[in-house]
Amino acid sequence: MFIGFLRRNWAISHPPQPAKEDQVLKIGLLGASKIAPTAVIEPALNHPSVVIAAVAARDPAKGQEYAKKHNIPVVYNSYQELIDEPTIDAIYIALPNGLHYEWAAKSLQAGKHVLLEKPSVSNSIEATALFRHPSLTRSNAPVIIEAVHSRFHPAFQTFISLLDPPNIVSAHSSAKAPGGYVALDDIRFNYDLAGGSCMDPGSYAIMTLRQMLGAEPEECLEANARMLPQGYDQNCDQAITAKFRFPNGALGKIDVDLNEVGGYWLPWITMHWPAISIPACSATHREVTVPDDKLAVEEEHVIVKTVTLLNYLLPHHWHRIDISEKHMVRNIRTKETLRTWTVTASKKAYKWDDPKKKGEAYWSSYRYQLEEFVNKIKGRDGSGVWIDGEDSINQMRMIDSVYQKAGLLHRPSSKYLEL
Ligand SMILES: NC(=O)C1=CN([C@@H]2O[C@H](COP(=O)(O)OP(=O)(O)OC[C@H]3O[C@@H](n4cnc5c(N)ncnc54)[C@H](OP(=O)(O)O)[C@@H]3O)[C@@H](O)[C@H]2O)C=CC1
Ligand SMILES: O=C1OC[C@@H](O)[C@H](O)[C@H]1O
Repeated sequence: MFIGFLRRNWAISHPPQPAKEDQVLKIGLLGASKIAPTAVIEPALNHPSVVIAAVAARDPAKGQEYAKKHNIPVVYNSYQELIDEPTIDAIYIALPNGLHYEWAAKSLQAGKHVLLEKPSVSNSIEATALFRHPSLTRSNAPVIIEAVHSRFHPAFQTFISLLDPPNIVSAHSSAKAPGGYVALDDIRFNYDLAGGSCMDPGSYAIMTLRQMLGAEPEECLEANARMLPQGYDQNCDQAITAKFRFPNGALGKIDVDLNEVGGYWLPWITMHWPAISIPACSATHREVTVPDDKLAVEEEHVIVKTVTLLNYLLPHHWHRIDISEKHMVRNIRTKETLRTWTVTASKKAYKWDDPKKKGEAYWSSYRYQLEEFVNKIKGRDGSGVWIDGEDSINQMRMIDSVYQKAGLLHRPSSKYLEL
């Protein structure tokens, strides 16, 4: 099992490199970003229909060095130059969140397809302007998608298929980065660049709640933020917890942190030590009464099902789906619990069960995402997983609602929006 884990993880970053097709899709990267190698450069090596054809970076020397390291043939010194290049078909945008709107809108105006990093934009005003952009309604409109990669992995879709959304009573999602992993002056902690914990791990936790419940929340009931320490951006949250009420009455909770510390023994010594926790999402269903011929008179047998996905964020490295059924035998009249036991089962899904859907155990969530992006552009059938613009607008509405409830400012809109 451990050998399988090592093999898969090696192959994720060293995938087979099939020959490229003739009508290859040429992707240009805006920014020599840290995430692009994982999110598109390595996945593209393994995709026969895609090449990374160019990168644009503000600093020419950085652009050249990045291009050399990743075998990217062309470097531009301005983002606009790359967007204007007629031979480029699609743009991958991994810029600070606050620049997403401007460069995605400019890419659409230039007729390019857009793979846009999460969170799509800074707030729901920008999301509405971008995903209802006039260029998206014309015939032959470009494709744009918010790159919430985890959603494309079979583990996440298998997890969702095990849920019965109308009968969920509570759902929880957490995502935390160990203290020190993100520097306190990183773009993620810069309010003007639309940073904040709810914009980063929060965007995953919020997406998973919306997916588990299969609905948008009616209200953010409560939200509490931990702000950056003195000396850093005082408009930026480093951690947030929030509660939501969904239309079926379910309570949804998120717990996100970009700087998690402590939680160990001897807290007075260990309180600043980085903490490591696995991103997890979990849904608990309404209890159901089941027939049981072993019951005495006045007894009932009920089951409460909870389904949990461990490591929903990067499931390709490792994940586990736990299905837990808590059984209770109770007195019908007094509701006193007489006996309880729990039955558990686990599942993994590195590939689709359906052989018609493409994928390999070594495909990362980013590789699965690239597959669907290309399928959509080329009009091919795919796995059926997609994130449309209205979905991304709703996602930003929910993020805005958290900031509002926490008494914080919405992330600022781009000046480009007002032009
Ligand atoms: N899907 C995923 O798993 C992940 C997604 N992300 C998302 O990707 C985006 C980029 O993240 P990441 O790659 O970590 O970021 P980086 O810190 O690598 O920054 C990305 C690029 O932003 C450009 N940039 C433009 N303006 C500024 C500015 N004012 N300050 C700093 N950088 C600037 C730089 O481009 P240049 O080269 O031109 O200087 C830089 O290369 C974010 O939206 C983030 O949420 C991030 C990590 C994981
Ligand atoms: O999107 C992301 O996913 C992985 C995290 O480590 C990173 O901070 C974030 O931006």
